[in-house]
This record gives sequence, C-alpha cells and structure tokens, in this order.
Amino acid sequence: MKHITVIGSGLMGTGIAHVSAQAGYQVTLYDINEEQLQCARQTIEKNLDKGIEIKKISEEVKWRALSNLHLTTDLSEAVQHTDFVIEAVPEILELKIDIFKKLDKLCRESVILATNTSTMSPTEIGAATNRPHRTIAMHFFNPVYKMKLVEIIKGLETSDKTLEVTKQVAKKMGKETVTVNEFPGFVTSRMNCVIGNEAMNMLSEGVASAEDIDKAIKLGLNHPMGPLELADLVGLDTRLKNMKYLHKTLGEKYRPSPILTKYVKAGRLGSKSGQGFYNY
Ligand SMILES: C[C@H](O)CC(=O)SCCNC(=O)CCNC(=O)[C@H](O)C(C)(C)COP(=O)(O)OP(=O)(O)OC[C@H]1O[C@@H](n2cnc3c(N)ncnc32)[C@H](O)[C@@H]1OP(=O)(O)O
Ligand SMILES: NC(=O)c1ccc[n+]([C@@H]2O[C@H](COP(=O)([O-])OP(=O)(O)OC[C@H]3O[C@@H](n4cnc5c(N)ncnc54)[C@H](O)[C@@H]3O)[C@@H](O)[C@H]2O)c1
Repeated sequence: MKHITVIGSGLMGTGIAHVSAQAGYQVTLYDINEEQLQCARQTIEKNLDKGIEIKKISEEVKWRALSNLHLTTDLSEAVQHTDFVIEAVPEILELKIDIFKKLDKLCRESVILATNTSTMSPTEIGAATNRPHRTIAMHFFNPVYKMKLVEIIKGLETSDKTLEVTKQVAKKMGKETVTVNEFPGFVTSRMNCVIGNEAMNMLSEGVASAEDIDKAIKLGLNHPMGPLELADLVGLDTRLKNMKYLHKTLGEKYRPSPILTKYVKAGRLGSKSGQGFYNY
C-alpha cells in the first residue's frame, strides 16, 4: 500500500488527502474542479503550518507531506499507480455509483475502493462494480486532521482481507477505528443527525436562541461543539442529504427539520458559504 487516490477535494477530500500525505502515502487528489483542487492544497498547507506552530509536526514532515501530494482533474491519471481509492464526492447515491463504476474499469484488479459516505450502503455502491469484495465504507470525521476516529462499514460482500487492509490504512493515518454493521447512518451519523435535527426543531419552536441551545449542550452535556455550530461545520447541504436518506430508509423520526430545508434553499450552507445558523 503506497499510493492513495482521493476522489473529490471538498471539505472531506482535502482532510483525507492531508492525513494520507502526512502518513507517508503518495496521494493523488482528483476533482472535476481545478479551482477546488488549488484551494485544497492551500488548506492543507495552512493546516500543516498550524501543526508546526503547535509543535505537533516538524518542517520536514510538512515538506514531505506536500511533496507526496499530487493534484489532477484527469481520472485515469489519478488512479494510474493507485493501490487504494477513497471517494469523497457529494452524498448523492447515483453519483457515487457512477464514480465507482468508472473506478472499477480504470483501476487494477487488486485496488480497494472505499467510500466516505456518511449514511449510505457500501453494499449498494459496491454492487455496481465487479469487485464488491474489494469495496468498503471508510467514514472519516470533520475536521479530519483533528478527529481521531474512522468508522468502517463492511458491505455484504466485503472480504475480511479488505477490512483488515482498510483498518491498517486508517491506523497508519493515526486513526482509531470502529467496525460497524451496515445500517443507514451507521452509529455516528444516525446519532449526530438526530441530535442536530432536535436542536433545529427547538430553534424553530422558539425554545431558545441558537447561541443558548449550543451553549447548553456544550456546558451542560459536555459536547465539544453545539449541535447547530457543528451542523454549520459539516455543511447544511450535506446534513440535509444525510437526513433525507435516513428519513427514506429509517422512517419518520428522521424527517429533516423544516428550518434546515429552508436554509439550504436560501443558500445558507454553513461555514463554507459564510452563513448558516451563524454568520462567518
Ligand atoms: C457528517 C459526517 O458524516 C461525520 C462528521 O464529520 S460529523 C462532525 C464530527 N466532528 C465533530 O463532532 C467535531 C466536534 N468538535 C470537536 O471535537 C472539537 O471542537 C475540535 C476537535 C474540532 C476542535 O477542538 P480543539 O480544542 O480546537 O482541538 P485541539 O485539541 O486543538 O485538536 C485536537 C487534536 O488535533 C491536534 N491538532 C490540532 N491542530 C493540528 C494540526 N494543525 N496538525 C496536526 N494536529 C493538530 C491536536 O494536537 C489534538 O491532538 P491531541 O488530542 O492528540 O493533543
Ligand atoms: N462534511 C462533513 O462533515 C462530512 C463528514 C464525513 C463524511 N462526509 C461525506 O463525505 C462526502 C463529501 O462531503 P464534503 O462535505 O467533503 O462535500 P463537499 O461538497 O465539500 O465536496 C465535494 C467535492 O466533490 C467534488 N465533486 C463533485 N462531483 C465530482 C465528481 N464527479 N468527481 C470528482 N469530484 C467531484 C466537488 O467539486 C467538491 O470539491 C459526502 O459523501 C459526505 O456525506 C462529509
């Protein structure tokens, strides 16, 4: 395992490429948007600099990580030398399936294809390929370079070897892992979505202000961030897609809060767009 390809250079793809390059893998980051790729490189460099500032990493680690990182908008080039692919495109099932089909055609037979989906079925995504035994879900957390967990979800056909290799890759990135049976939203998204949605409903019902809901959960329940500021960090568009999927697959309890739908319609996507439950 020497070379990792990351598909999609948004919030998560950027973080996954960062920790992969820092762990010593050759990393190719692919996106359809060249500007987004440049932005990802700048973000990685900025976060590596912060790592030096807080004495978490050395200058040498920074330069080695940056020299391990390659950017491209050409999918065949992105996977030419790859051993392991991590897909991090938007949470749209058809898009993920389409990309997995393309990856299956382009990648050597031995290559493992992992999806960073927040909620969806690795079995369904893997079934679109001729290598379902080499497909898996590898769920990272935002901000990737600070968060310690990777949640791993085995699809029905995922082989034990694929699971083992995926755990080893996460470990080399410095992450702890949990292995979760396939179910919509796994452990973390299912829980996080419910907490966030409840906070959004409380805000709409006038129970308290956004600031006080977040403060109550941080200081009263000892969460590191409030559920509304966390939803802003995740991206309200991503959270809405996650809620819609859980609502469709798990039922009424997961109906997205109307305020979430309204904010996304208005283009308030959280910190990435400058406005969500808070202004940035
Ligand atoms: C939607 C999806 O499907 C799933 C999701 O992603 S849901 C969202 C998940 N994320 C969360 O829940 C985030 C909740 N918030 C938090 O946990 C915290 O607020 C936070 C970790 C984001 C930031 O807290 P803060 O106190 O600023 O972090 P801080 O203690 O400085 O850093 C955390 C770790 O990263 C390290 N770190 C910080 N900056 C770093 C850097 N630039 N480079 C390397 N390491 C760094 C720190 O040294 C620390 O490591 P340590 O615990 O081993 O000492
Ligand atoms: N945001 C989070 O906190 C978070 C955490 C864990 C998992 N996830 C999951 O990770 C995935 C990505 O989420 P994100 O927040 O990084 O999204 P994002 O919108 O920030 O980034 C998505 C990236 O994919 C690119 N893209 C779109 N279509 C593409 C294609 N056909 N080929 C290549 N790149 C393409 C976009 O240009 C963009 O750069 C989703 O499945 C999401 O559910 C998100």
